[in-house]
Amino acid sequence: MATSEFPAQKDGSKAVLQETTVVVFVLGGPGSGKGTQCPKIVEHFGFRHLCAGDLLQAEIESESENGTMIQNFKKEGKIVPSEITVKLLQQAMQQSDNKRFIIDGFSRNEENRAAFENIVRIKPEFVLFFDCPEEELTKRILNRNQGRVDDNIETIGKRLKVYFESTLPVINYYNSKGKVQKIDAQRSIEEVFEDVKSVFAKLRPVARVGSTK
Ligand SMILES: Nc1ncnc2c1ncn2[C@@H]1O[C@H](COP(=O)(O)OP(=O)(O)OP(=O)(O)O)[C@@H](O)[C@H]1O
Ligand SMILES: Nc1ccn([C@@H]2O[C@H](COP(=O)(O)O)[C@@H](O)[C@H]2O)c(=O)n1
Ligand SMILES: [Mg+2]
Repeated sequence: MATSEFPAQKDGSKAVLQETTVVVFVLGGPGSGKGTQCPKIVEHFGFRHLCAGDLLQAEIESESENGTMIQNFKKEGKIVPSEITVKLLQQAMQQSDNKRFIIDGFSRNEENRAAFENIVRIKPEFVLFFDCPEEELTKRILNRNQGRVDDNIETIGKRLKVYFESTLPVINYYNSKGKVQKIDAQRSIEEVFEDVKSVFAKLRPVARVGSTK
């Protein structure tokens, strides 16, 4: 079986990533419902949910060497250098028993996309795209009330600009490869999940069983 290898581990061994690893990128504007729908996909289809934004937030909270820089990027709604984010995703993938991943909030720009494909050497099975109008995104974020430093009207404007200028081109790139599953995300949470279910139900059966770790 063809495999690709992750870089060497601390103990000198290499984590081998098998052909059977399945990656789905989950994209959509800020507030489109990625973080709401992903746990439902985990529950119904047994994927491991990795959220790029949460992994970066954990770096801020652990006061790692990059924590302050990441916090400043987040406050400005900017995309953190890809090397950092891809390394965090790679570590989380290596540490997981589950080899089927939904990666929420990734690839956010062309640099993210290229870094993941070059370093992890896996192409996504497909991109789940939550399509939602700007006014609805803004309304949802302002009502979210989770204490996020970037959930304020000033940063929302910056995040939306980054989304339209940098993330939509990535979605268009994957669309040109026939890899985008577009969901109308303006409807209720339940209605959106009905469509999400239809998309995942079409995956080969191995994607529907196993550990969620
Ligand atoms: N279909 C929906 N209808 C109404 N509200 C929703 C819907 N989906 C999610 N929400 C609400 O909108 C807010 C944003 O949702 P969520 O956190 O899932 O978005 P997100 O795409 O992960 O955003 P971000 O990119 O900022 O992390 C939350 O308060 C959530 O409860
Ligand atoms: N690939 C990514 C994902 C996120 N970020 C940074 O985190 C912020 C919050 O992300 P959410 O997915 O939770 O909205 C985002 O605005 C970026 O600052 C990133 O740099 N790269
Ligand atoms: Mg989210």
